Amino acid sequence: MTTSTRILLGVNIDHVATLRQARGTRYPDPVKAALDAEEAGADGITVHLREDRRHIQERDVLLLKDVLQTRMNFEMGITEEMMAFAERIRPAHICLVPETRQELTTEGGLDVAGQEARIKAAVDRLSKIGCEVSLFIDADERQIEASRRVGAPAIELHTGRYADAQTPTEVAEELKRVADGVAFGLTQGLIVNAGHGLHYHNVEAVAAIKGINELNIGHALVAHALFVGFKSAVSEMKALILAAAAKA
Ligand SMILES: CC(=O)[C@@H](O)[C@H](O)COP(=O)(O)O
Ligand SMILES: NCC(=O)COP(=O)(O)O
Repeated sequence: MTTSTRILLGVNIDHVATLRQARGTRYPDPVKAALDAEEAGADGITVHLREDRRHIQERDVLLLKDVLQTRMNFEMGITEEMMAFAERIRPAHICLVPETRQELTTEGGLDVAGQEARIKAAVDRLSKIGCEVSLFIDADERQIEASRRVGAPAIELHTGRYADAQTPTEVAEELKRVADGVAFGLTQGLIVNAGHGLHYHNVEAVAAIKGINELNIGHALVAHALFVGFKSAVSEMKALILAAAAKA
């Protein structure tokens, strides 16, 4: 089991594209946001090419593939269309996520335990082209064990329930669930990432969990960037995360 004291920040730029798609303009360009994020200390750039194309477009992914200095974490649902696109662009990292057309955002983790054969086939296919595959799952031992069984080297624990928790008791319970998931994931030999719904007021407790490799954060960063600019939003978030991890 390895535990690292270094924690990485993956910047999700989906919602820069949301603003662009709202009016069908050419701006704001998520590619510019990605380059600014890298300059401000992002360790990687995350994009989710949704089946309904509500934010990120193929054009964004293709341009990012050419210009990123760090690495792309490409989030996708398991469909033949996405598998073929991933094989074409070969991102460094791929995170397989559940997707439903009507959802406001990704509402739960992938049910790996319930569809092992299908997910194993996707992991095998994407690993063959050199991508490091992670599975976006709830912090649940059954799903974590299944993720190991299907051969994924990494998981990303869904922190949405922690982010949505209302009372201090609920927050503590959900945080413990994530921390237990991280510890269990490490015992399974997995790289453990986390993300969803993290913001400037709830990120420190998660960053303080020992053994997390990377936090993926998007919506809150884009929102804060409206007021302070993208580079400042990223560097503030990175400083918070590194300070919390160093204190833990
Ligand atoms: C998988 C995940 O948690 C995020 O990438 C999320 O998909 C962000 O985009 P949406 O807000 O479209 O869900
Ligand atoms: N995988 C989670 C992610 O990339 C960012 O989610 P959010 O911060 O936009 O909720």
